[in-house]
Amino acid sequence: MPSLSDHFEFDSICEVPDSHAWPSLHDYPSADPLGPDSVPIIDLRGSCSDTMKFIKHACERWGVFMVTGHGVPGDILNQLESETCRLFSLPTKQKLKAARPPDGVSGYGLARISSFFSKLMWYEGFTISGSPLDHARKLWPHDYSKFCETIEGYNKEMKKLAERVMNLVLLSLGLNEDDLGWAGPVGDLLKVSGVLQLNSYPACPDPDRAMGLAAHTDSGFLTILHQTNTSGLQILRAQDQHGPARWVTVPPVPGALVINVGDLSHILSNGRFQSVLHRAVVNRIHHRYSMAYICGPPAHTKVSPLRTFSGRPVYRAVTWAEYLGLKGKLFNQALASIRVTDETWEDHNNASVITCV
Ligand SMILES: C=C1C[C@]23C[C@@]1(O)CC[C@H]2[C@@]12CCC[C@@](C)(C(=O)O1)[C@H]2[C@@H]3C(=O)O
Ligand SMILES: O=C(O)CCC(=O)C(=O)O
Ligand SMILES: [Fe+2]
Repeated sequence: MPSLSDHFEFDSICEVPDSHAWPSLHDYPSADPLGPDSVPIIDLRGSCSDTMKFIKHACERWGVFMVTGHGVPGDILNQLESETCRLFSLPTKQKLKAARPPDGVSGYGLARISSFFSKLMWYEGFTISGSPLDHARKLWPHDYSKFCETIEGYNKEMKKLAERVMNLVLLSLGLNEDDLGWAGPVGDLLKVSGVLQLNSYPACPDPDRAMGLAAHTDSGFLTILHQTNTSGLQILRAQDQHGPARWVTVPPVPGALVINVGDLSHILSNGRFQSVLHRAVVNRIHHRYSMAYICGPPAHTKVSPLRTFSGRPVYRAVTWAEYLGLKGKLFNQALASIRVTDETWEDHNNASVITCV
């Protein structure tokens, strides 16, 4: 299993070493970037009913969309970008002082999904769950407050935006305003909590052989991603007519944020909304950064297919904490592992364990 000791200073490398050389980056063809199929862009300043309709369409057909008019001030995005760059520019020795412990969530390290692959990724990450203070103190013993203030300010904006978009997602799934009242039965689905993931992809001498972040889905309800102006994010898009799936680039659009559907929204929508498989590729010239706010319900709230759907629930209820455990063990098979089959449906039904909210 790869570990941090296999890691090196990317800046000093002129050739992709065998440890980082991926055999097949071209498992699916890439879509023509100038083709007609491009990721939807939704302006959140539109009327609520239009916005809801566009979000529903994007979640069903794409699993990803971009938002403009989101209200997150540009200087908050710029500050996060510059603090992220400051963090990853520290010497490796310093960054390792804030290494993510083997059983922990927060800290600096390899891609968490590295253990499922034999090759390493052209990547470094820093995860922040809760207060950034302890880790920031280790990184900059005398100069940590700017980083902490930036992260706290950004998280506050993200939480606000995530709750707003989640509200629209739930309405688009057929819940009504009364259902969504804070004291209402599904109110917990709107009390989102989030984890901030800072991603760094150094420039790479041979981008066709290296992988930035391997294909995965995110586990939460939604991920709100801010990317710098170097492209790299790709989503796997099934073709309408039986052709092969294609990697579609989600280009950086100044001021827009990318929102992708995570596994918990896939469950909530009983499979109508697609948690989208995505990856990040690297660039020969530019160092790329991205910052992902992965939001979900409070760790112990049960998520199950909403009762607005007729027919049987396709997934059993899980908490985010339980689902993250499954994801850590089964990676891209986690969703399939909680599918209700004919047999388990009988068992669950007899025991009345399925709780559609
Ligand atoms: C809450 C979480 C979601 C995440 C695993 C984590 O515990 C913290 C990091 C998250 C992240 C970010 C990069 C992609 C991803 C698949 C990963 O390896 O770590 C996600 C995880 C996820 O959504 O499952
Ligand atoms: O860097 C990117 O564009 C993707 C990052 C990502 O998928 C993640 O943080 O979950
Ligand atoms: Fe992701």
